Amino acid sequence: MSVKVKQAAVIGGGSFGTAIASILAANGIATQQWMRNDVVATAINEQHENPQYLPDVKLDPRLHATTDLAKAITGAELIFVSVPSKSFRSVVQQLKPFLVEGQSLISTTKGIEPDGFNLMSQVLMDECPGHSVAVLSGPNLAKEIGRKQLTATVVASSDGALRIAVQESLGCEYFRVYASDDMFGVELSGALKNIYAIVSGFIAALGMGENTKSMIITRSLAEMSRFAVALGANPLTFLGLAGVGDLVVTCMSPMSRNYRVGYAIGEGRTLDEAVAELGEVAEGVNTLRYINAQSEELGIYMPLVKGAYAVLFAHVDPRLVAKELMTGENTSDVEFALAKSEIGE
Ligand SMILES: NC(=O)C1=CN([C@@H]2O[C@H](COP(=O)(O)OP(=O)(O)OC[C@H]3O[C@@H](n4cnc5c(N)ncnc54)[C@H](OP(=O)(O)O)[C@@H]3O)[C@@H](O)[C@H]2O)C=CC1
Ligand SMILES: O=C(CO)COP(=O)(O)O
Repeated sequence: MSVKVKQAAVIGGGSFGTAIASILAANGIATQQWMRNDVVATAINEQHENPQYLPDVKLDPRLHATTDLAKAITGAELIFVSVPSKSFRSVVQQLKPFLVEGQSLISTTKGIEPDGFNLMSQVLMDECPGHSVAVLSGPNLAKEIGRKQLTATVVASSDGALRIAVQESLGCEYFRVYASDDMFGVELSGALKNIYAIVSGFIAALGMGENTKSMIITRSLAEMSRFAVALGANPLTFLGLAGVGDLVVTCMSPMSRNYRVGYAIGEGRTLDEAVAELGEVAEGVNTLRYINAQSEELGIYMPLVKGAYAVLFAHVDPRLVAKELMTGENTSDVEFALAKSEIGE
């Protein structure tokens, strides 16, 4: 693969896909963004805006949107896949008939596939053997990238040439791309931090203080690193942008959709109401289900995950969970409430 990329595709018409597609186009790379919604595609092509997912952001006029998947992919050296994790495999299955040798795939999706506990890079490698794979993750609120706020991210891959190609294609005066070879750690931290953003949201809605928020973020970092290291990730990854960086931004900002879901639950909405009100993807909800199950199966101590699971899926009062987080015991009222709930085990 040549390092100077001339053509790229972004698969997905959501906020993050749109933000990076616009950067690629602004960097002079012929970029096709694929989406299934032709109204949004027309708005991108004619008004240079994505009114549904990234309103009030002027996109680069050279960005071209299409609903034709073959057209989007043909000739693209880099293909960024930016759809929610629950649709990821089916979208990759739709695109793979059009792939040719030498095209590389980069996931920007921060989630987990439940069957087999696969990360998105694993789905790409399964479905598209022979193609180089990378992931992009970091503290990257799409709306801020759209407004050209100074932002850094991480591209992780075992393919050094692909890392450089992504760095050169996306890097610009407001977007800096660092490189890592710990693809598993970078990707897993992007998925895990969404859970803790939900917790931070409900802590904030309950009016808890800044000390409490800091305690939650610090304990979240310890907990997510403990889990990831047990599965083989490099602990140092968690001290970087994709780890603590992304954890801090999503736990502190109401711009995070996961935080907003947690906040709505803290205000008394049900999970279904909170998700419906959001109208966009909050990956942390499903990730929480899978991580709770995995931590129990592997015997990894994750009290925040357990508490969040009790709040979201067993309707346990978040105040009760918060109280228990101060005792370090796992026996207790939350366990009891989980056991009593329909889904408690
Ligand atoms: N937004 C952000 O700040 C960031 C997001 N991410 C990650 O990027 C991933 C994508 O998120 P984001 O762009 O924000 O998501 P959004 O919720 O903004 O948009 C999701 C997009 O995926 C499309 N989509 C969903 N299912 C399918 C399908 N089966 N076939 C085709 N298209 C589909 C939707 O299309 P339709 O409208 O037609 O349903 C929509 O265009 C997530 O994993 C997220 O965690 C990463 C960094 C930052
Ligand atoms: O991953 C993100 C920022 O880095 C976006 O977080 P949300 O999906 O919670 O909006």
